[in-house]
Amino acid sequence: MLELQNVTKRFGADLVAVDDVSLHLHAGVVGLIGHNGAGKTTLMQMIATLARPSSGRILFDGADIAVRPEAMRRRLGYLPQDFGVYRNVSALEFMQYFAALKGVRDPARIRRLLELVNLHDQARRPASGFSGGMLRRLGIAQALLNDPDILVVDEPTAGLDPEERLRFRNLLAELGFDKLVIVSTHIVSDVESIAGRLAIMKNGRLAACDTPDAILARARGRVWSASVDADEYERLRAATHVLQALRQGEQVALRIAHPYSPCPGARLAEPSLEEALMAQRYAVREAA
Ligand SMILES: Nc1ncnc2c1ncn2[C@@H]1O[C@H](COP(=O)(O)OP(=O)(O)OP(=O)(O)O)[C@@H](O)[C@H]1O
Repeated sequence: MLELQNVTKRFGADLVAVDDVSLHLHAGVVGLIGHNGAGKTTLMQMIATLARPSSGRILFDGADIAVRPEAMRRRLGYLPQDFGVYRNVSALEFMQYFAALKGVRDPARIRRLLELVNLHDQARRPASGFSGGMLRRLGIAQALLNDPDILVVDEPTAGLDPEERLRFRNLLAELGFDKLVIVSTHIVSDVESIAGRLAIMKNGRLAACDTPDAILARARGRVWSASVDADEYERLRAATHVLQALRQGEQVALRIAHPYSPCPGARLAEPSLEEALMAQRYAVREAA
């Protein structure tokens, strides 16, 4: 469906924001994970035809989106990170405005989308009273007006409370049944339960692209738990990769990424996805 071939984006002579990324994506939720500045937004903007690769190609159903961007735009929904709503208009008016811009004439579609994002009861309220989560859901409804095949959502859960996060996550999971939904985040738990694949970006490069299960499988045997005293903790901090340290009285309960048992009494632990990604990062660094 969507294929990235050696996509690179440079800003000026020195900055490579996206560095030779190749990916092949189909329907389902893809989590694009990376720290601030990793290149997620730049990559999404290129997929959304808002920026052009400096080199490489992005193909949608085999056609280069740079050659006919309007064909891609017709099949795309995009919710940018800094999505804003005119606060004095209602959700309904906002949707009607964008429906007119996008040439969507069916008023029932607006109603259905407001129901899908659970804003139908609030449709006539001014958006000035909306919470961050409600605004984000309105953003998704807007992005779905043209019934896109690809939905690109940049950092959708930033600033949301846990309940809104969960609601938003479920909505994206539902949409991923028949669309390609690309969601960027730096919070692994936001996508770990819904993403069929995780694309990990680091310094503009694609560090890995795999299923959560495969990422977990690679980390098994490398994540340890141990309870140690303060001196041993200091030693381990210098000699291993400590993933987590919890003080418990005189002892420190540790989770450690290490290729073999890091200290006497250490036990192999089942990694969380976050730990697996960190363990993978360390393993790559050690191998380099
Ligand atoms: N228009 C631009 N001009 C110059 N540099 C840019 C531009 N857009 C992004 N960058 C740089 O490219 C790199 C990648 O930025 P990008 O916003 O894509 O990262 P990100 O992973 O989305 O980060 P965040 O989570 O903070 O949004 C950063 O070093 C950023 O400063």
